Amino acid sequence: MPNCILEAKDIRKTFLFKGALVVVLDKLQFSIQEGQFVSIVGPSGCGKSTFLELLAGITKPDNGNIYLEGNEITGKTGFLGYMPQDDLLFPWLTTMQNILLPVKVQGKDEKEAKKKIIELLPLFGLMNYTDHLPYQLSGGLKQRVALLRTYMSSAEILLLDEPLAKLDALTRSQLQTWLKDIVHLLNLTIILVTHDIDEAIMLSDRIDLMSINPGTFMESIYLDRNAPLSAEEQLKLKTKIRSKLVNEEEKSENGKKIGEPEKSDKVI
Ligand SMILES: Nc1ncnc2c1ncn2[C@@H]1O[C@H](COP(=O)(O)OP(=O)(O)OP(=O)(O)O)[C@@H](O)[C@H]1O
Repeated sequence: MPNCILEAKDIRKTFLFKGALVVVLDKLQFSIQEGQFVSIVGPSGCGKSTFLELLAGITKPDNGNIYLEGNEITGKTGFLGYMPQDDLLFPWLTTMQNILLPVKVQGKDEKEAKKKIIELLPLFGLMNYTDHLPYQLSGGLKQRVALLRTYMSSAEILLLDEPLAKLDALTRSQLQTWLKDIVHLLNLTIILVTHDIDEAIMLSDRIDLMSINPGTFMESIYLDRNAPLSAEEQLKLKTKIRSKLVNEEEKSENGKKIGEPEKSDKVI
């Protein structure tokens, strides 16, 4: 694929549950081009977070490989910027200290990094908050700090696991607009996991729909970020996506519950 920066090939991931193997992801293929914004939506429990953890190298697949610019990074951390669902800031560190954390951990030049952070603070709306502790920040500001910290891991690709899920509707909508702008300004490559179909439609170049039992990508929907859909088109697309997700959820409810081992699975 032209300019394909990250690829996951034939991924299979199982977990042990009550002594049996549960296949969470199987035969999963994924790729993203530089500068693309891809959202992943799928039923709860289909393996979206598991997939991001695999890309981040926090866990290893049972089968399959992950390549960054053609180099294998399967099971290796530190190559992609990862912001997990509960990306807690350290409560005893200020905004600046929290943002500098990945730089310190990676043993990189702190002075250089601080210069870069100071340049970026206005873009993240954090100029007046560098000495604040997390409890002194609003939810939206905390997410901006966490995002800038993820960006400072100096990864070209950011993996964001529901970064706006816990915010109130107004803050969420403001941050969606802001995220759209900084992604464009910094030319970021983003993989976003979200349950919010409108958010996915607003931000993405591509929406990947995930199936359940096992989790794999069943359809990609391509959008043009620079040509927003009309309200009518957006509603139509949202309805289409929702109905596909409902079908998947029903499949999972009619079949085995998520987390239950397959009858045919070998008990270890
Ligand atoms: N460490 C683990 N051990 C056993 N099972 C696990 C483990 N991590 C995840 N699972 C199971 O894998 C499945 C997928 O979980 P995952 O969190 O990736 O789903 P998800 O699509 O991100 O869900 P949600 O949208 O609700 O956040 C679930 O059934 C979960 O219980």
